[in-house]
Parts: sequence; structure tokens; C-alpha cells
Amino acid sequence: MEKREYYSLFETTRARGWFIYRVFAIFMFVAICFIWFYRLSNITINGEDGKSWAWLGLFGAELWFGLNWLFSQALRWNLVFRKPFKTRLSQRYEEMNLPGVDIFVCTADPDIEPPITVINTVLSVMAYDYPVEKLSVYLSDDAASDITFYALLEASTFAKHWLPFCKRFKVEPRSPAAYFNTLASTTYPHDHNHAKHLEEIKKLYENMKIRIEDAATLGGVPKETRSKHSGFSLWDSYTSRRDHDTMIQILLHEKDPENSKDVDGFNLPTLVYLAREKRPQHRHNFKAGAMNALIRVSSKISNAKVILNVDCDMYSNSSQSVKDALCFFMDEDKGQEIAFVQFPQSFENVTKNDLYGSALKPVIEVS
Ligand SMILES: O=c1ccn([C@@H]2O[C@H](COP(=O)(O)OP(=O)(O)O[C@H]3O[C@H](CO)[C@@H](O)[C@H](O)[C@H]3O)[C@@H](O)[C@H]2O)c(=O)[nH]1
Ligand SMILES: [Mn+2]
Repeated sequence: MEKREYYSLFETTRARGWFIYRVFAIFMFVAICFIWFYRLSNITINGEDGKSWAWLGLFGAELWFGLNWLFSQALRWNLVFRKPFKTRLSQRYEEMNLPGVDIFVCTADPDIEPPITVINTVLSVMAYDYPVEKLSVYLSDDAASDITFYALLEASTFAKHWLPFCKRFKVEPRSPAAYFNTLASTTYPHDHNHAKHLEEIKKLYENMKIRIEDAATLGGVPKETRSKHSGFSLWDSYTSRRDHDTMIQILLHEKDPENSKDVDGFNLPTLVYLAREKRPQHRHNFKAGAMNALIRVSSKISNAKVILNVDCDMYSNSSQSVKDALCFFMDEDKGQEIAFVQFPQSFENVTKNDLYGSALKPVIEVS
């Protein structure tokens, strides 16, 4: 039988200069060993007051930094770059043959993780460049906060405008807050039609933000708003954050076509709110516990083959991330060996001088 030739969906290339780097790393390690040796062989246990303690302290610090450097070599020793080929993915798989993707967003506290931030994350993943019928977004709310639920409800309405806007004008990044922030630094669109739509969507966003922040300031959702959606009845029997029944609400689903289409008449991804059952006598196991509950719930609703997880204090900064990751999973040759793909984090709101290197720029370059 004729064997079909496939072009791989991703490519792995070794970094240039790897040999020189290894030689440098070995020299560096030998130098570190010399420092440790020097420190240990010159220790004076009964020396002058304080001297031996200072010596030990220095040794502790050098040991710590040395080991830290050693572990970081795991990332650098065999530095490779991986490049996914999304066009090959699209050529090989018709939209209908692409796998379903369930996206889990975790949140745990509406005070530390404001609901407006949470829904920016949710909107950034709802707007992925991927067939909407295959996408389902689940928000796990470990605080079981009615304000977070309200924010998600608002997001489900705003998404009807935001998703078509993103697709029409190829918006990047697709978190509304992050996108509007980039506009301040780059120029506004020149095209009249684009600028008009942008003003409209910005206004919708600002109004939604005010409504959500007002609810947070008031410490609850106004009665009038509550009466408009049956989902708020979940809070009728609610006692406390640590003691409540499971709360599930499907906000958007294709089986409810009237409500789940965007303004252009296209379907929206499935959107689900979940606050898992919690009892004071049972451990909830933080994010891991939330992920377990999400797997159980999603398996009854969309049961997708691929799961994508984001924390609510992050947003997805590329609309292509799902396709990028799928290039690894769907590769005929090596796909079976790959269990997970991790995206590097990139931090934005760090201090100007970034004294501690929190932007993690080197890690992103390395990954
Ligand atoms: O009871 C909890 C506690 C936390 N979370 C969520 O878990 C995520 C991570 O928690 P966070 O406090 O933000 O931890 P970080 O140190 O910022 O996160 C890093 O460290 C975590 C624990 O190692 C990893 O799970 C995260 O993916 C990683 O980004 C957040 O979305 C939280 O909302 C829950 O869902 N339930
Ligand atoms: Mn975090």
C-alpha cells in the first residue's frame, strides 16, 4: 500500500550556538564548585564573634544561587524552538474535523480578582479564531459570588457585539480592556467605518464596566437586575462561600438558538457558570479541586477532547493560541506523545524599571 507523506504540523529547531553555551555552562559550574569549596574549606567555627556566622550566611547564599543556576540549566542546556504550522493544520483538517476544545477559567475571590478582569479573560478566550461550535467556555467561581455571575451574564451579552467586531477587524489581543489599552499607545484606526464601530463597542464596554463595578461597590446585584434572569435564583438557598450546593448555569448554548447568536446571526461558543459544591467538613483543594469539578461538569455538556486552562488574572494574548496548540496534538507522527502544551506567561503591569525581572522576558524567549 502506498504510504502517505505528511508534512509535520510543527518543527523543532535547535538554538544556534548550543555547543559554545555548553562549554560556557561547564566552566561556570566548575567556577561555582570552586567558590563552594573555598567557602567550606575556610570555615572558622570558633572564630571572632560574628565572623563564622557571616561566613556561614555567605555560604548559604552562594549555595542557594548556585543551585538555582544549576536548575535553570534544565531550560538552557538543550535549547530548542518549536514552530507550529497553522496553515498546514487548516489545509489538512476541514473545520468539521477539528476537535472540540473546552476552556476552563478559574476564579476564587471577587475582591482579589475583580469580576471585570475575569470577564476580560473569558471574552479573550471566547473570541478565539476557531469554529464556535467546537468551543465551550466554563467559568469556575470558587467564591460563588453573585457579582461574578452577574459579570458573566453581562459578558454573554457583550460577546454578541465583541466577537463579530474582533473577527471583522482582526482585533489583537482579544481581551477588550487590553485591546483598548493598546489603542492609547498606537494610532487610532484611520478607516471611518472601523473608527465608528470602535467608538460604539468602546461605549458598550465602558457602560458594562460601570454596571459591574457599581454592583461590586454596592456589595450586591440590584433587585431589578436579579428579577431579569432566573440564574440568580441559585443564590436563594445560598448560605456561605464555604457551604453551598453546586451552582450551574448554562448562559449560552446552541440548543437555545434565540439567545446564543451574535448580532450578525452566527452562533456563539457555549458559556457555562459553575460554582462547585462546598462543605466546611470537606477539603476543596483549591484550583486542582476546581479543575476536577470542571472536568465532571464539562463531560456532561460538551465533553471535548482538548482542555485549555487559564487563570482569571491572565488573558489570552493571541487569537491563534488554540490552533497553535493543536498543531502539536494533531501531528500524525509525534502528536500521540504530547500530553500538554504550555504557553509562556508575559506580564504587563510591572513597575517601570522592572527591578526583579518580573516581565519574565527571558523565559518567553527561551520557551
Ligand atoms: O481555591 C482556589 C484558589 C485558587 N483558584 C484559582 O487558581 C488560579 C491560580 O491561583 P493564584 O492565586 O492566582 O496563583 P498564582 O501563583 O498566581 O498562579 C500560579 O501558580 C498556581 C499554583 O501553583 C498555578 O495553578 C497557576 O496556574 C499559576 O499561574 C487562579 O485563577 C485562582 O482563581 C481557584 O480556582 N480556587
Ligand atoms: Mn495568579
